[in-house]
Amino acid sequence: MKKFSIVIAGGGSTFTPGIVLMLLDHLDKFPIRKLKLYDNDPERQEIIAGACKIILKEQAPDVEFVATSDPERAFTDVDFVMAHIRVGKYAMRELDEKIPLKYGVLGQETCGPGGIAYGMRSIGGVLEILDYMEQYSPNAWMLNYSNPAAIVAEATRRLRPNSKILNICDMPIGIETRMAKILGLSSRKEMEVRYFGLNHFGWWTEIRNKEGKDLMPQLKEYVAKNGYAVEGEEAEDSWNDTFLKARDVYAVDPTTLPNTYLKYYLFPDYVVKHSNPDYTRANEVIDGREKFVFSECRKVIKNQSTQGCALHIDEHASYIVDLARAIAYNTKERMLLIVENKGAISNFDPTAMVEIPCLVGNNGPEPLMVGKIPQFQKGLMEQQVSVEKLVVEAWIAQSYQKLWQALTLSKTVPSAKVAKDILDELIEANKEYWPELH
Ligand SMILES: NC(=O)c1ccc[n+]([C@@H]2O[C@H](COP(=O)([O-])OP(=O)(O)OC[C@H]3O[C@@H](n4cnc5c(N)ncnc54)[C@H](O)[C@@H]3O)[C@@H](O)[C@H]2O)c1
Ligand SMILES: O=P(O)(O)OC[C@H]1O[C@H](O[C@H]2[C@H](O)[C@@H](O)[C@@H](O)O[C@@H]2CO)[C@H](O)[C@@H](O)[C@@H]1O
Ligand SMILES: [Mn+2]
Repeated sequence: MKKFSIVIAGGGSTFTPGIVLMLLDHLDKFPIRKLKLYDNDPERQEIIAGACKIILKEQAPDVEFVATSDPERAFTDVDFVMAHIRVGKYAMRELDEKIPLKYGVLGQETCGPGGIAYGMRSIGGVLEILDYMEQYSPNAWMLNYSNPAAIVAEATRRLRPNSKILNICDMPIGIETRMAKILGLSSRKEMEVRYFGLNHFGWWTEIRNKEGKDLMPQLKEYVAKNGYAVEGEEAEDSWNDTFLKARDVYAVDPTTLPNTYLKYYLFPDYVVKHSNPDYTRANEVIDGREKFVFSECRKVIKNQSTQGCALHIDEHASYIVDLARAIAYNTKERMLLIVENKGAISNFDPTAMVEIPCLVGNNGPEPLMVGKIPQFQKGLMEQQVSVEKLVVEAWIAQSYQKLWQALTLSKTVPSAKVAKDILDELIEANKEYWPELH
């Protein structure tokens, strides 16, 4: 059986140890001969890599391990690039969230002005990694979950149309896992779903079990009362609130079941009212996940052992193995991917990057037909996809005007004046990362 060589780009990510543990747990399904970590911040990566090295030594000593900041070393001889970079790291996420809040506009990692700012930083970073891959391992595939995935996907469609990149998001997977719990199923894989939208902006239209039984009525009854809040699945307060708020999002269109991210577009006033402008999600992550992961990694390095270490397998991330296997073994697994519409949603822009079910095989994704979507979703999606396209156009043309239009068009921003005020402050904050705008 062929064994694969993988590089994780963004090796210093808080998600890396969980993903490495997950990959090792799936070696029987997806054998690995070489695992590399690549990051452009060697000091940050060193701590994660130090722990991963010991994890591999204990669990899979035959797998060669490399951690590097040298692109040639990282991207030579790889079959898959798994990319989760965050250009600007949490320091910039914090500003993305806090600057709009000063103007009464919500501050969020991938939605509204914060998502636009993050997109303007991510495009260059993701293109750079894609180019390294094509230079050093031209047959490799990049599995990208770096955010904001919608903007990154549109940028690679425009600027690298022939590249072997697949953009995927774990939010539908997280929600489907909750749906399976609500239904008493042992796994989300017992459900067959129909879903359409943009990334972090979509709806389920059909959910059936493998025998074809319609599971939507039972789910809708639950979501109408509880959103996606599920006992035993409690997370941090901000996520619990998001899962519960899906109840109100659902009420706006009870013919479908919504992605949780729609709360930012349909209830922006509520989100602003419930935000603390001095302590946002970035602060929660810095004080929570980042502290936990880095202190556990330091412990592993100090003890030269994982004994007593609380890092755990990120089973939720096993969709990455499903995706790699689909490419490697032509499994034709049905997965939600962010792909060019090309008529799959028949009454929507054929050049839009949409999130829809695809069959994935060794030639990449084959999108399934969605057909005509209703006016409500179509209207919302046309506005949002225009925001995403304008951001990419602004990045390419280095255009202040287009970026101002993008912010103005976002459903989260009340006026062109507020858009301009926020934009001007974002430009100052992002000097190091954005192309210069004219
Ligand atoms: N698509 C999804 O559903 C999904 C789910 C979870 C997280 N994410 C994304 O995964 C990424 C990582 O999240 P995190 O919270 O662990 O962030 P993090 O800051 O802990 O890790 C990101 C790493 O990327 C590195 N990096 C930044 N720019 C780089 C570049 N140009 N080249 C190489 N490395 C670079 C940073 O140094 C950092 O170590 C983010 O983009 C996040 O939005 C996506
Ligand atoms: O605020 P963060 O950094 O914790 O999370 C932001 C990411 O949120 C989504 O991923 C979630 C997932 O959907 C949820 O169920 C849980 O398991 O955690 C994941 C990561 O925190 C979203 O899909 C990502 O794009 C966001 O980056
Ligand atoms: Mn996502």
